[in-house]
Amino acid sequence: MNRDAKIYVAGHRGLVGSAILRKLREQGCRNIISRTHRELDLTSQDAVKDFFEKERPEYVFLAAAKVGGILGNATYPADFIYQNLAIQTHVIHAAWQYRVKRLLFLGSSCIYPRDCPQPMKEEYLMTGPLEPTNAPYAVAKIAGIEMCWAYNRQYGTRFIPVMPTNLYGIHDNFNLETSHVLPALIRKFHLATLAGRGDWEAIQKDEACYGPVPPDIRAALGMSDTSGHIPRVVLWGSGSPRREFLHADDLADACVSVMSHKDVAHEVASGPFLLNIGCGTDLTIREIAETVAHITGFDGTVIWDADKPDGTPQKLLDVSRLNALGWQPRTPLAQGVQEVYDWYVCQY
Ligand SMILES: NC(=O)C1=CN([C@@H]2O[C@H](COP(=O)(O)OP(=O)(O)OC[C@H]3O[C@@H](n4cnc5c(N)ncnc54)[C@H](OP(=O)(O)O)[C@@H]3O)[C@@H](O)[C@H]2O)C=CC1
Ligand SMILES: C[C@H]1O[C@H](OP(=O)(O)OP(=O)(O)OC[C@H]2O[C@@H](n3cnc4c(=O)[nH]c(N)nc43)[C@H](O)[C@@H]2O)[C@@H](O)[C@@H](O)C1=O
Repeated sequence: MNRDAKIYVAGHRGLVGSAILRKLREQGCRNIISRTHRELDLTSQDAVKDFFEKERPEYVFLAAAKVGGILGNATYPADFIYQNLAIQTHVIHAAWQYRVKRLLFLGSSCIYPRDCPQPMKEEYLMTGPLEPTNAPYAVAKIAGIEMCWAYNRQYGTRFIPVMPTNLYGIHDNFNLETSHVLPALIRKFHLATLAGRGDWEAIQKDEACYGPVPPDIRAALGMSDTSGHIPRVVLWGSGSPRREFLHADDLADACVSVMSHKDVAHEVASGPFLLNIGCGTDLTIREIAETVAHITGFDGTVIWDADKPDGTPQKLLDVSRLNALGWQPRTPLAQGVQEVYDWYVCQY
């Protein structure tokens, strides 16, 4: 992509979209267009067509989606399948209609079978049943992959599906009911440290910034009973599942690199292309919780709520295809989480 190429970043205010925007600007791209959800609802086909008709972007990073963690997916399955099918269908179709040179479609590691051999290779797609807690979302993503492949084959487009692992970073979703695990750990342990020193004013500022704390978590923190309550952190499931975590800035670097990579363009033109993007290592939820507790300074009690789902036991990506393209992540997990925490506490 040359610096004057017209680039559309869909979802530019989200965890991934904002990271891609920062990376493009860092590389000197000076013709980037974006629209907020309020300005352009991508579930409206007419609105998407009008936008492409008017703006005619050359490159598209499709990072807009209905996204959430295990409980969000299990609670709103219809929203996850409808909104993601609608967004991707309209944007991919318009990208073909208006001759976009390349589109990068963001899928997810949850497209692979629940009991997939680990690490998960791209060819393991659709070789077994999905994890039930996020099957609607995963089916939508799989449809997006197939749509990229179908348009590439029928129309000669260059639409590139990439599958990131679990991500974290600044501008993440910290809503404790819909977020992924890492932002939830950061917020829960931070709130517990504030409650431990009775800093209720700071907790009010946190809620003003990141939204209300759910009642069960308020009770565990002692926010409704300040009489000598020892704050506890309540986490979900057994803590035994394993997860791989990649910093969103590293993902953005990989996405921008893949978008311009000549070998990728050739492979995309030659047949069904799929690319895992991850760091190649994983750890248990219990281990990542210990890391976040240390970073936030929490040394109290952690309760594991067995009534909440564990989800997929493990979903470590095989990233040998990505590494063969010459890409490696840069951000060690503990350093990345520390940076996100330092950003988090500066927001209020
Ligand atoms: N976070 C993760 O761990 C992972 C994410 N991914 C994928 O990366 C992509 C980005 O995810 P992430 O950045 O985490 O998600 P976020 O929720 O942080 O960002 C999604 C963005 O899409 C926008 N959006 C949602 N619906 C619409 C709509 N109808 N019209 C216009 N804009 C809309 C949101 O705007 P608003 O908030 O205003 O609604 C938001 O800016 C997704 O495709 C996701 O599946 C893949 C693997 C892991
Ligand atoms: C990227 C991928 O990520 C999602 O799948 P997931 O990785 O299972 O989602 P998660 O990050 O919410 O949970 C990871 C693990 O962590 C445990 N866990 C403990 N305590 C909290 C907690 O407080 N919050 C959350 N969310 N999880 C917790 C939780 O029980 C689970 O065992 C897909 O929905 C889908 O969005 C997708 O694409």
